Amino acid sequence: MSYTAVLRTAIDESAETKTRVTRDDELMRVLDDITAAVVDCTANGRTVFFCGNGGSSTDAEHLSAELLGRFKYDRPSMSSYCLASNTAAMTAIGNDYHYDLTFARQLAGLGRKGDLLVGLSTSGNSANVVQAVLQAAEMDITTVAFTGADGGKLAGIADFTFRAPSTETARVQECHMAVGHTICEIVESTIHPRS
Ligand SMILES: O=C(CO)[C@@H](O)[C@H](O)[C@H](O)[C@H](O)COP(=O)(O)O
Ligand SMILES: [Zn+2]
Repeated sequence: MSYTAVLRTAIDESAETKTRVTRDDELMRVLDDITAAVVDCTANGRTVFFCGNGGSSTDAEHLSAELLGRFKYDRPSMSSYCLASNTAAMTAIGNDYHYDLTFARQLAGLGRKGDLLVGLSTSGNSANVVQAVLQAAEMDITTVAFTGADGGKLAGIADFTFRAPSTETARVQECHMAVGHTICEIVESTIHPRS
């Protein structure tokens, strides 16, 4: 038995989803605006927060780590935090309050005006990501949503929404990472040009 056909289809779909982004002027304009907002936040020494559930939680963690550590080369650390990374806080807030508040309550404690929040949700409807975006808006924190093609609830409330052009969760996540990595690359080279 060969798995080649399924492998080829999935990998082709992943590549096509990313190619659809670069061919869509509106999507590229939104990405440009999002990149400028992240550069601006970081240039001002503010914090870029990330959050998401499931695979998007580790995508959030991955992108945050690129800023805190290094992307391509050695340079000063840039302030970033993944709200899905603190297991004790996640479980305590989920247990004592409500799972919907797991990210919002952490942001209420950690966030400051001028920070930026990136919420990753393929459906755009994860309640704890939605609550985090609403909390951010109350604190003058810029909000960015990475969603799937539908946009979901997040598209109606975030300052900027990047809708990956697919409705398949896995393809959307893969597209988010391609875009997220590129934004990290631009932030690194803009704020701390390679010497
Ligand atoms: O990684 C995957 C699927 O690729 C799953 O773990 C997925 O992230 C979970 O089902 C999430 O709960 C989906 O949430 P969301 O993307 O709709 O916000
Ligand atoms: Zn997954």
